[in-house]
Amino acid sequence: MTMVYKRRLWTGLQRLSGGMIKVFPYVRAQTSESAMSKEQRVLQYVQQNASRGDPDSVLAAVDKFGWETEWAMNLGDVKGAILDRFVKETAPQTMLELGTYMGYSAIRIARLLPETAKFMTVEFDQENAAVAREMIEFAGLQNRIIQITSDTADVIPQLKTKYDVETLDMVFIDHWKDVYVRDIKLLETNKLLRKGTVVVADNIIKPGAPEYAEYVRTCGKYDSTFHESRFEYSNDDIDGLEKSVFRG
Ligand SMILES: C[S@@+](CC[C@H](N)C(=O)[O-])C[C@H]1O[C@@H](n2cnc3c(N)ncnc32)[C@H](O)[C@@H]1O
Ligand SMILES: [Mg+2]
Repeated sequence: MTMVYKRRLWTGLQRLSGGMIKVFPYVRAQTSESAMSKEQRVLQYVQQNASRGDPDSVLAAVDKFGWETEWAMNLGDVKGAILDRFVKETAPQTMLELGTYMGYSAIRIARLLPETAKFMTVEFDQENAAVAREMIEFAGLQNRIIQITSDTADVIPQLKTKYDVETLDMVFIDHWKDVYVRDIKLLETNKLLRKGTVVVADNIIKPGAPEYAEYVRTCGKYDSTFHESRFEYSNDDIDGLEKSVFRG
């Protein structure tokens, strides 16, 4: 396009816009600001406020953002302390997480695992997985977490063949609540649970996973206990974790 033609086109646009063109840079700045997703805003907050290579400072920054700025569906610090206890007690060598989101609980878990442990976390949303990758890398745990970007229903049947898993010592279930039952049954039928495998599930009360709670408490395959707590970043709403130990 020649310069003359470009200038004519620009003048024409200005006339057509009736002056709107003057505010164009402002409109563009607004658009690029708001084009950031919540998950990207959390990541940016972490990068600006936490210390690189320090997982605890990353968790603290994510939690501060969740309590003070914008709610997000992370496990959070209150239920997180309960999960920490379960992970320390179990000391798993092989662990699976269903639902990575932006990597908060994966970082919580990985920071407590022995260096030799194999820890896989599954997320099917590409954008969430990309944020988690940066969050995990910032925490310095990229060599301790195997991120799998796929649907859990496809990954679980491939764990033995593609990911060289014999059985799992521990599972953390925290993806969409209506597939908890489907996936624990998939873990069973694919023979990934052994006597003593600890399965912990989040959000039993809020948003709620009643069918799952009913299943693990009544099917006869688990010793299951409910651990009451509060919903993430809320002082009022009751929630809790279900810990179910496979009987084998
Ligand atoms: C509640 S968030 C996970 C929070 C995370 N565990 C934490 O506490 O930091 C649930 C995540 O599971 C993902 N998800 C839901 N169903 C899934 C499925 N069938 N396969 C893989 N990921 C799934 C969603 O995209 C979402 O990012
Ligand atoms: Mg949750």
